Amino acid sequence: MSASGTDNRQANDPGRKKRVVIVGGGTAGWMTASYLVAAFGDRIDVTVVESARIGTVGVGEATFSDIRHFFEFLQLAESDWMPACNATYKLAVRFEDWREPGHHFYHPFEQLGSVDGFPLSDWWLRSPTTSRFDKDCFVLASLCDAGRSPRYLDGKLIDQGFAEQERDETSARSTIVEYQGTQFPYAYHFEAALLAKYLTKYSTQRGVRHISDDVTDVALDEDGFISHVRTAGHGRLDGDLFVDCTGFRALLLNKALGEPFESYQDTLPNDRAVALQVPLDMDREPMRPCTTATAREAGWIWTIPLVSRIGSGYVYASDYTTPEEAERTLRAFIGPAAADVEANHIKMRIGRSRRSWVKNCVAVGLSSGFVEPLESTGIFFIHHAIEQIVKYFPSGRDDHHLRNLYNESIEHVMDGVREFLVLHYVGAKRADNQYWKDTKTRRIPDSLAERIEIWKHKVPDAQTVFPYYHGLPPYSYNCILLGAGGIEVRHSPALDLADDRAALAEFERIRLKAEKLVQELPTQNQYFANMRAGAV
Ligand SMILES: Cc1cc2nc3c(=O)[nH]c(=O)nc-3n(C[C@H](O)[C@H](O)[C@H](O)COP(=O)(O)OP(=O)(O)OC[C@H]3O[C@@H](n4cnc5c(N)ncnc54)[C@H](O)[C@@H]3O)c2cc1C
Ligand SMILES: N[C@@H](Cc1c[nH]c2cc(Cl)ccc12)C(=O)O
Repeated sequence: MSASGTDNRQANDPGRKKRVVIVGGGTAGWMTASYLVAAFGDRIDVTVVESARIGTVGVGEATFSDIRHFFEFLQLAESDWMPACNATYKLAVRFEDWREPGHHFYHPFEQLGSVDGFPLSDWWLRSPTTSRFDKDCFVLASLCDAGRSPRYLDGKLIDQGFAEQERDETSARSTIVEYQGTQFPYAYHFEAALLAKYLTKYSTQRGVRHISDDVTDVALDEDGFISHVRTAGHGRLDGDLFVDCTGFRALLLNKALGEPFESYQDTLPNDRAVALQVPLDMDREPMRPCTTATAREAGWIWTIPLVSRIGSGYVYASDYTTPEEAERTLRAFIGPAAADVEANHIKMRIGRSRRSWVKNCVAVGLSSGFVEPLESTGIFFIHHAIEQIVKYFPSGRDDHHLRNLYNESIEHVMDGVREFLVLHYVGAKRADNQYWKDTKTRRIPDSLAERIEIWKHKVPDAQTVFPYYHGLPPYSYNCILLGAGGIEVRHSPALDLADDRAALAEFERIRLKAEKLVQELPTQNQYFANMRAGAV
């Protein structure tokens, strides 16, 4: 990489419009561009340069519910973007065969209630009304089993303690971190490539410059900051802040600036995926309103229903199976519907860059870090990162306090999610082959090992889960622990001395509410057929 003499005074000049150069036009590049333009309008200058030659990963189809803050920030309604992205609703992740063949449980977008200061999970361990923890404690588990939409045909949202507000252009916009504690009842599935296309239009209409070209060189100045990137056909692009959205290549952060990548592979061994896009006739086949993650010989298979097709893929560890065998496993799982579809084999880099923001380069998306998509965290990482870029947006080069705060928040999010994912494997009862046996003996993060010892005696709460913001609330840990079934968990001794009638009444209230909603709500298929007809 070459050095050039950019004038530092110019880079620090507060009067000049800041130039942000985003390299890469996948989900990360376009989400960043559109969010920055929504946040700062034309008070900054944003350019996206993306290669027409190098493709995007193009999977990334399931999200967190938090992504609604992203669309709200861009002032986009569901009816604007959902049809354009073949999007559907996701009420939960449905885990199949993690405990034993034929078993399933849900991790839903629904807060766990509490009675007399004890979470329902604790009460359920003391007085289980059925064998289904998830159905007893969450309304959404029944809605998933019955394939229901979370909205009525007229667009009204089910009442889950979340009041939707009318918004206009002057409404204050919400962000993820500030909204912890309120749980929106669903997330989305969508075609990532279509969302990138939609956001390209959104951004360029609002002044973002779009260059289709290859970045061939990254030039550093005498202080080690990036002065410009050189392109094959458009010469040099100068900037104040460079956003590395080049995917697993991490061309700017890891390659040009030499920031090391720290692998999580020792604790999360799945390092490959094979994906297939299966045609779906929405008028004939039911679409589950959830992502399904089915445990398999050397990993797990995702099933994501979209309006247009089903996205499916096998995430596996190359230490335990080959790409050919993995493709056979996936095809056998799907059946004849995928016979004519070509498979997409993907290598995954699991872990995170030591720091995601170094000097004037910040990496967003796969270049910053990635964990296997078991809980659909990729787009959440991007969304969270962009919110933090806005929050810690620098005034010049000397803002190392802001950079440090940014890096800390990214580290926490990724390390916390790693713990959560490892819990799925240590906590899975399944141990029927070497792959699943090894999940019980492999090294796990030390702090998680300590937490699991605590959770055996007291179900996870805010005091005992990973202590920094990482997107996942304590109830999510309860779902995995009680659902996957491999770790024996006891109820609080205090509950043996307590009257359980209020808890039993609460289970009954949930059962009745679920029964009523299943009767009243349309199926997800009916809802989207209606939306496509323009009725919502
Ligand atoms: C198997 C798998 C399944 C996943 N499933 C989910 C999921 O369900 N939910 C979820 O939230 N996330 C998921 N993810 C993560 C998600 O796919 C990514 O977070 C998301 O696609 C962002 O990718 P990206 O934009 O960082 O990189 P990419 O999609 O790889 O984009 C890289 C961009 O950089 C450009 N580029 C590269 N080099 C150059 C160069 N020299 N010059 C110019 N441009 C260049 C490319 O052209 C491209 O536009 C999944 C990931 C994988 C691997
Ligand atoms: N706050 C995040 C995290 C979250 C809460 N519940 C779930 C359930 C699933 Cl399946 C994933 C993620 C989450 C959010 O609400 O999106």
